[in-house]
Amino acid sequence: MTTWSDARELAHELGRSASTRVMTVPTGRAAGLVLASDARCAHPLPRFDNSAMDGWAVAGDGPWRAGEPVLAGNPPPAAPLAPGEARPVATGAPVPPCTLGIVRSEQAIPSAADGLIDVLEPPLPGVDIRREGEEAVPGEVLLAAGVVLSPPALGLLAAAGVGQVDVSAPPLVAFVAIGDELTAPDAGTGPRPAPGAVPDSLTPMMPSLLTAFGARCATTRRASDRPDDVAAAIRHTRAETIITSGGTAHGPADPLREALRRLEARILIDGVALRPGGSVLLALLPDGRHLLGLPGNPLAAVVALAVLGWPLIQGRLGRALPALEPVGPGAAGCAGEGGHGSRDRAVACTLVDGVPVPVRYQRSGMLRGVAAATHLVLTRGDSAQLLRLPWAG
Ligand SMILES: Nc1nc2c(c(=O)[nH]1)N[C@H]1C(S)=C(S)[C@@H](COP(=O)(O)OP(=O)(O)OC[C@H]3O[C@@H](n4cnc5c(N)ncnc54)[C@H](O)[C@@H]3O)O[C@H]1N2
Ligand code: MOO
Repeated sequence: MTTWSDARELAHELGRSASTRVMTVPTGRAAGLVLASDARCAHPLPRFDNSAMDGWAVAGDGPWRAGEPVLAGNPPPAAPLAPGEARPVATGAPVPPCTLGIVRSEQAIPSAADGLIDVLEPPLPGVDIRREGEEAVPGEVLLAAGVVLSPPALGLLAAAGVGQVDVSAPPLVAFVAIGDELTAPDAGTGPRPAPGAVPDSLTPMMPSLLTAFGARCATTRRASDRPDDVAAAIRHTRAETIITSGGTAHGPADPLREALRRLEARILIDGVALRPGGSVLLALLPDGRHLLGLPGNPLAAVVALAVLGWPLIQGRLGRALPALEPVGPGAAGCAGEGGHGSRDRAVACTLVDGVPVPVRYQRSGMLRGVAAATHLVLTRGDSAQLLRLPWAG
């Protein structure tokens, strides 16, 4: 059976093999999106020499006589500052050519009588002047392709005159929850669910969970346990990636394999040596779309999403595999009942003083534990690695 680390890489490779859709968007609308090409500085940053302080721009040695003020927003003065001249400047105002430095407003007292300013401390050359291009020059790469655009990154691009950016369009995902027993998740507000019915707890988490991966949930629907119903639900969606849940086991009522056979899908991964989350399928449809079949047990589904779904989406976005961190010896409790020779485990944890501590309530069918968790510890034989859950902040 495929190991979780091989499965992770295979899912990532599959995502990478698909072409990325690139779209151009206004910089202010690009937060959280992945840059598709390097973003280069369009204008010098700053655009012109300007004052970092309120005060006087001075030239030569004192005494200095106060001249016309320069305010932020004024065009850069063309005339050089003459020795002995002191022009009042506001923070951000362009400084005239030949400015020696800035005398801060608290370092001098203007004299109304003779127009001179009484400087307590003369400036050092260049002090408090923000030089044109000192942060970046035109053409310089400010952000490399593949980065996720953070709020400060949007501000940086705006400052550098980059009004629009090329980003990878978030991959569209259609979700199909399979199971005769499932009822709408909001059934609690409607008629009483039939005895034996199970609220569909995966559909409500899917849009925000996929957003945390960098994808977008295009549609959600439920399908019965009939293979033709499952095949029709898969066939009818237009999304480039399809995620299903349930029906992955080899039981008599488990329809996913039969549906995939009817769709002539190629199964690339059929089960992963991991518990929970191992009852998972990764398949390629004849039209090139990808299908990830999650186990029905909700914790198992979340684990399979973190271990395979996230890399699949990251690959599609041209991004690296989600990082794994080594786990120190303090995480011994996460080895679970695994032990040598048995299946590797995924353990939902929180970090206490940097050490992963397993949460309670993490049987395969439960969500209570993972709802409070921030990380998964993934064991491989006697070693373990830490995966941060992307929605956990
Ligand atoms: N004889 C064996 N039985 C099972 C094995 C096994 O090895 N031998 N493995 C178990 C494990 S582990 C898992 S995981 C599941 C995987 O089975 P399926 O993917 O076919 O899942 P279902 O049978 O459809 O459902 C399992 C469980 O999850 C509930 N479920 C399903 N979908 C949802 C949903 N959207 N929201 C909430 N709950 C859901 C479903 O009602 C079942 O209770 O197989 C085990 N069995
Ligand atoms: O193998 Mo199931 O996918 O734990 O929990």
